[in-house]
Amino acid sequence: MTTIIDGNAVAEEIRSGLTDAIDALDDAGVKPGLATVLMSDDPASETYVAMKQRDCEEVGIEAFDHHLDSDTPADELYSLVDDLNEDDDVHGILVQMPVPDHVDDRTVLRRIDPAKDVDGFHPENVGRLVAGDARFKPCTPHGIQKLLASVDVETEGADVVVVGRSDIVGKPMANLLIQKAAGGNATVTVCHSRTKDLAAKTRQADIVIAAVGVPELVTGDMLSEDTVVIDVGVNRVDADNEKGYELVGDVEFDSAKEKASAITPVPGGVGPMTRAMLLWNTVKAAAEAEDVDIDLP
Ligand SMILES: Nc1nc2c(c(=O)[nH]1)N[C@@H](CN(C=O)c1ccc(C(=O)N[C@@H](CCC(=O)O)C(=O)O)cc1)CN2
Repeated sequence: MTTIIDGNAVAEEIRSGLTDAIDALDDAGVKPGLATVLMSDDPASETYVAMKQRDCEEVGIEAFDHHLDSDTPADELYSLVDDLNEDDDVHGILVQMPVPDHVDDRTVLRRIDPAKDVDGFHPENVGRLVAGDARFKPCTPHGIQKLLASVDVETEGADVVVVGRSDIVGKPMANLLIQKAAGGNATVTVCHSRTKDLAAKTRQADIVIAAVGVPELVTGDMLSEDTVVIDVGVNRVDADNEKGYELVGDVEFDSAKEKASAITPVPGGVGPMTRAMLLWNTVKAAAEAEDVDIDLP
């Protein structure tokens, strides 16, 4: 019997677990604030940012919405970030990725105050994560750790194959998984577009994490029996329905489900956890900035 890992339910647990911390901040006269910066007209990015703002409102985080046209000069984005760094009501800053080609994403990320970098993408925070002293774990890998724990999947000693080497998911995921201190202690293989025989790698895995942005790349015949499958992909593919698209993961769900002991669906798997862990990081950022003691779920 395959367990379908319910990301919406685990995300809801995280959100309600944050209530005590948000109450403790409130008692200290602090309302956590998250500034979202969207410089794109990509419909998927617009959806994610709208969902993040709605999540904030639901749990009692102030959401500050900044939407720049995609042809805005890069300097305007940098000075907006500078202003947000100086704003005491803003504890977390999130610049939705990707940004347009004329903006250098590394420059933007370096510009964010590392103490407000709730994505964990600033080089200082990347360095701290790699050194085993993470300030903010990037939201998707952190969410995946919570999902695995929710179904009692141990990573200690497990063979984990991460498909994809992005800065947002693949690299930080692999780093957290190898670390003893971060609760990983796994043996990790990172695969990418130049990997010679992907199926040979995924077949030897206890856990496969697919984060490559290619619809249904990982199929059931690439898995061994009882693999735990985490699907990070949220790909919009054309469909003959009202929206004109449907969401498909990086894993071919039906065939993978036949092999997996546990699997995340798309939608309703990793995506909601990415959003929940953003709230978690924002509450942590607020507590640290305002020197308030809190317990995080
Ligand atoms: N600054 C950042 N940019 C981006 C990040 C990030 O962590 N920080 N991650 C990705 C994607 N992403 C975050 O913005 C994201 C992806 C998916 C979801 C989500 O809730 N998906 C739902 C379905 C949503 C839909 O209907 O389209 C699900 O899977 O159930 C949230 C956030 C890119 N950029």
